[in-house]
Amino acid sequence: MYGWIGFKKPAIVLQDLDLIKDVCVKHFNSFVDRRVILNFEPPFDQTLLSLFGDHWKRVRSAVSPTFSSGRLKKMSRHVERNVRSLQRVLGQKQERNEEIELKDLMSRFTMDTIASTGFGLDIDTLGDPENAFCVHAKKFINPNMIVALVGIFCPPLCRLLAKFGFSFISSKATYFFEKAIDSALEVRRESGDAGKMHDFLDLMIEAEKEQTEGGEERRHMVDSHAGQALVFILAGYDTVSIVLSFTLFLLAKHPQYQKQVQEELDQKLCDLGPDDAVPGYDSVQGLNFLEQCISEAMRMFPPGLFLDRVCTEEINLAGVKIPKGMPVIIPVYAIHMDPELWEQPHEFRPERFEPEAKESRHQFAYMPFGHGPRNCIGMRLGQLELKIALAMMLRRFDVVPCEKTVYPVKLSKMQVMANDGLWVKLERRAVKS
Ligand code: HEM
Repeated sequence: MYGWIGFKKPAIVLQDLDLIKDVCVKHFNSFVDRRVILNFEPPFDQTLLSLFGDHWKRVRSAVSPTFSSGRLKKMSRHVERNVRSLQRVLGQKQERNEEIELKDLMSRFTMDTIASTGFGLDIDTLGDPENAFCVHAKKFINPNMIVALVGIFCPPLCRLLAKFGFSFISSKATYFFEKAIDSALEVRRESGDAGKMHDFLDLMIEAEKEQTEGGEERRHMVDSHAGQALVFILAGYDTVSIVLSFTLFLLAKHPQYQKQVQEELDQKLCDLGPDDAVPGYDSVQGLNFLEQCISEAMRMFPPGLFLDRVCTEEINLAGVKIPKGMPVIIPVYAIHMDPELWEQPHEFRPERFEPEAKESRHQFAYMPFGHGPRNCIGMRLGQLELKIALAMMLRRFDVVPCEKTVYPVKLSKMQVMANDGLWVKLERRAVKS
């Protein structure tokens, strides 16, 4: 445990895995909130990522049914439809023998999946990267960093800039999504399709009904449905596309593991028929070795480089008094790369996630989705997208390095992004007899 000054405020950094467990689980009630670096404007202050205390608890329990097994199973149809489009695009690239930058392509696929699972919209970012949904969504993900820095170091000036139309997150983009959600809800209600599409919009409409029938918890979600839908973009876009692209890239550089994944797919998905059949929710359960490869990619390249919590009531941790309001930082990337926890941490070794190896390790040595009641609510949706997309691609294609491939990956200093891109080529796998 040590002190650190970040963004002009003191914080405590935890390295001890038992103490991290105390903060995330045992003493969760003293560490419910996340740190606020910037004051967000509505509806961004209403997303699960940034809510506080009891308000967060109510919204979390209202939104949780979106990610239940039953709903995910139905939602997987949207994922499968988008995976089919991805398959078409990959087929064309393979036929033209094109080099592919994985992060760009996987981000486009992920955007299409978000639009359908979160907003009930069919957009085609794979074919048309300049569609309005994608262009506006990128404004959230790549916000105005100058205004952000002003907000961190001089919040009053940031409020003044907002009055003149300069905000951290583009107000045009915010307006676009508020309107998009309102009109999608209206179309859904009028078409009589409510309850049949199995996406987040359906859940909002259900919540509205419960509101009129007096459902207290869901009411909080309706009050902020724009905020909750935006979470699909803010939390589900870069995360999934980072893991998808790094997993494929690592498999391209480690053909022995790629072959092992493909053998598993050939064996466990043989009932699916031809290799252009897209696997669904049930088919991707039990793809153990593929899961090991995804886990190892997330260990080496976790989209969330650190977690944070704020002490919400004074507490004593390992003899140190933590005052109310003190932020606590958990350095995920440093823990995932600690040679005392992971032998040769820079090597891709999926066998680290065999059941016995997992059993013998501290549970908190690995935390790509965080831990405890405030962990990632979209974990199972994210894993479903990853498994369906990877199973489709690796069943049909071999992913191989190309001239532009740079390995080991040189990461950007600010985020999980390969400075030289993640370049590969595809080869059509030999047709199985
Ligand atoms: C591979 C994919 C993903 C990764 C690696 C990931 C990772 C994370 C991490 C590290 C956190 C912070 C957890 C903590 O503080 O303990 C988080 C929170 C969150 N994630 Fe994910 N995420 C992924 C996909 C998604 C998806 C697809 C969605 C939703 C559509 C989503 C929605 C959220 C939300 C709403 C939170 C905040 C939860 C809360 O504060 O209650 N995530 N995610």
